[in-house]
Amino acid sequence: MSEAAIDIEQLRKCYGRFEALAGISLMVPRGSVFGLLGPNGAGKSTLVKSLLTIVRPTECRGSMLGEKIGHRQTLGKVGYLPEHARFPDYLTGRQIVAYSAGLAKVPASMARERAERLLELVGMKEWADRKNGTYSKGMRQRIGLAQALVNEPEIVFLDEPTDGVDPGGRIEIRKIIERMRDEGRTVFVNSHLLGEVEQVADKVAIMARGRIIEQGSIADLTHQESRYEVRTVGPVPMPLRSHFESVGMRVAGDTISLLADDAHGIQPLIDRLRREGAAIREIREVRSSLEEVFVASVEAQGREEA
Ligand SMILES: Nc1ncnc2c1ncn2[C@@H]1O[C@H](COP(=O)(O)OP(=O)(O)OP(=O)(O)O)[C@@H](O)[C@H]1O
Repeated sequence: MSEAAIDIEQLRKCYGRFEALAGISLMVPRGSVFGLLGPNGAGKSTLVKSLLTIVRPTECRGSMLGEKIGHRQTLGKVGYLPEHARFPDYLTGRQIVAYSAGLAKVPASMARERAERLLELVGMKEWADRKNGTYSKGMRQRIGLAQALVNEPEIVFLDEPTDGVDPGGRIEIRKIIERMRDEGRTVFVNSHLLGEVEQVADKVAIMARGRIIEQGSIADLTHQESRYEVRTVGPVPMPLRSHFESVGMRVAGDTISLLADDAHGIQPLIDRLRREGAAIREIREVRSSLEEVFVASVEAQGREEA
């Protein structure tokens, strides 16, 4: 069995002359939570819709669950919560999930039990007989999640699952995503909420203007440019301070900050400090947040294209 739930090499989607996806390569490991991040209009929804053949890709090389993209039986193993999903206001939550089970061809003998289990999972059992029209946005999203899971999918795509959901609801949705991963499912989450993705995703890709500009584990991405802070006992003496600044370090009082690939990169600084008799009080690695990596990557790509 392939280790990749999704493995695409060259995915393009053009709307007329506009290239919404400009040759995407992406690998999503099975059983992982994958976060696709990007500013508005980056192409996240178009990417998901192309994988699900809701829009027809202009060019597509790659596979999902070991089969070619668009393979019908494979699409039956996929769940999907679209962005801004809307269900009829006159149906109750239970009816929406039951109706979705029918569409997914879940045998009638199993549908009722499955709907109950999913309503329980998303915390909507208590409100399951109230009409959708009376639900808050967060409750609608939970019903949307339940319908996305009704066919017990191997991969589930969630497009902005926490959009409009309050902080408490977001935490609950995060827990549901973690549960899905614990059950062995692959979860593909589109989001522009970086902090949230940072907390749940095993791997992320950052997308801008139809291209993937970064991809890897959160640790890889946030580690790429580690900043180190070295603090001395008392302020850094003047001749040393000028020297450090002349080689691109920042010095403020007793703190020297520098960028380095890893801890080896800070050894010359430590050697120099000790040679000059300065006592070191603290050394710490200050990792970039995913948000800092995101902003820097998107800006860098913008400059490249300008
Ligand atoms: N049917 C369409 N016809 C023409 N252009 C489209 C169509 N659908 C999307 N686009 C364009 O493709 C680009 C990517 O849109 P997409 O909805 O995939 O972005 P997104 O990253 O999901 O953004 P958001 O976070 O705002 O939902 C945008 O410039 C959008 O205007």
